[in-house]
Amino acid sequence: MLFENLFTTSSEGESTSPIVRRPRKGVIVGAGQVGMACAYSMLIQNIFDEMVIVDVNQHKLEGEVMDLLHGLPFVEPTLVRAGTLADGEDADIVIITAGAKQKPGETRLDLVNRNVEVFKGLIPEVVKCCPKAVLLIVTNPVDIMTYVALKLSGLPSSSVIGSGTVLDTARFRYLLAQKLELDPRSLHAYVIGEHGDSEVPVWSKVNIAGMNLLDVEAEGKDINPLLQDIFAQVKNAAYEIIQRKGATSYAIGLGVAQIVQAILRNQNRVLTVSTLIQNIHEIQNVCLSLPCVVNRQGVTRVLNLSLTQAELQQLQHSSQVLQQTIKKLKL
Ligand SMILES: NC(=O)C1=CN([C@@H]2O[C@H](COP(=O)(O)OP(=O)(O)OC[C@H]3O[C@@H](n4cnc5c(N)ncnc54)[C@H](O)[C@@H]3O)[C@@H](O)[C@H]2O)C=CC1
Ligand SMILES: CC(=O)C(=O)O
Repeated sequence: MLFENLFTTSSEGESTSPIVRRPRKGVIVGAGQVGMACAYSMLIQNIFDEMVIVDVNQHKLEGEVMDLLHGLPFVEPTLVRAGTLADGEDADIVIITAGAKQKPGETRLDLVNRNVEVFKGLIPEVVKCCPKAVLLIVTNPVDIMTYVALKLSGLPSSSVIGSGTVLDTARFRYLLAQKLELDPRSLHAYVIGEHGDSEVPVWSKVNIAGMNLLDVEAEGKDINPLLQDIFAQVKNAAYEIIQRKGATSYAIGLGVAQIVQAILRNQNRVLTVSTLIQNIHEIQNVCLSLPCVVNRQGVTRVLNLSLTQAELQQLQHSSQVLQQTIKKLKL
């Protein structure tokens, strides 16, 4: 050891392990805007003991990791390193953000062929190198990529989940809460279905302290235009942000951190992640978002959300949009 005269090491001290429990370890694949926003939010919340970040662009990866490492004196300790999938052997979670992103005007579904090609090379390697990990897919179109990852990995559906409409749900709660001058954490609302243009706002379940928003008398005013405007802002948020700054990153980074905490800490937290749906609302064999219970196994339970007839039809339409895309895939 360098400068060993600085320290006196007792013989007992040398044999004592500093961490008695198994370290919590995560791998982030893709050191782009989203991958690094995930890494940053998880670093400042000390979610992992060890975080390995992987990218095909080694030069950029090194720069990103150096930048993060220089913040370590300001946060609780996390071992952060630029690595490869081979460093993920004992990882608990692999977060996949690798692949193409939307250019202004492109939809998420427009990315499908490019990102399926990326996943064909990537997912078998992830499974080989990180056999114990839950896979958390963020790459768009996230519902299709979750389905593709499930098929390519051969893992049980509980272990392959997508960030789904966690971000849209957050946008919905934020915008509604802002209108009502409330903390968004005190307002409960869900966006379900595709993380994309066919997503569905569950207006019938928006509630504050158990009071259903739509049951509360709106002083004789027609609130429909207001509600439509709020949902339009949710649905178009990514387009608006991409048009202005080229990508979205901070909110998804914070959302991913919440999903990861729910998994690592076995929280049984209800989140609108994307999961394989079989026989729910007459929907079969597609990944999309419904409120799910997220814990150490990933997702093993989906809530039986009661919907209005109109909401059910919109959800079934959203599932058909995804199914049509899946049918065209060459896996
Ligand atoms: N699910 C969601 O709510 C959201 C999803 N996204 C999606 O996340 C993805 C990433 O977006 P950004 O980070 O902004 O893109 P970016 O272009 O900044 O980063 C993508 C990174 O992936 C890397 N990469 C490509 N192939 C790879 C491979 N085989 N192995 C390792 N790394 C690889 C690239 O080198 C690049 O650094 C996009 O598909 C985007 O649409 C973005 C925001 C929200
Ligand atoms: C890009 C994207 O999927 C989003 O911000 O919602």
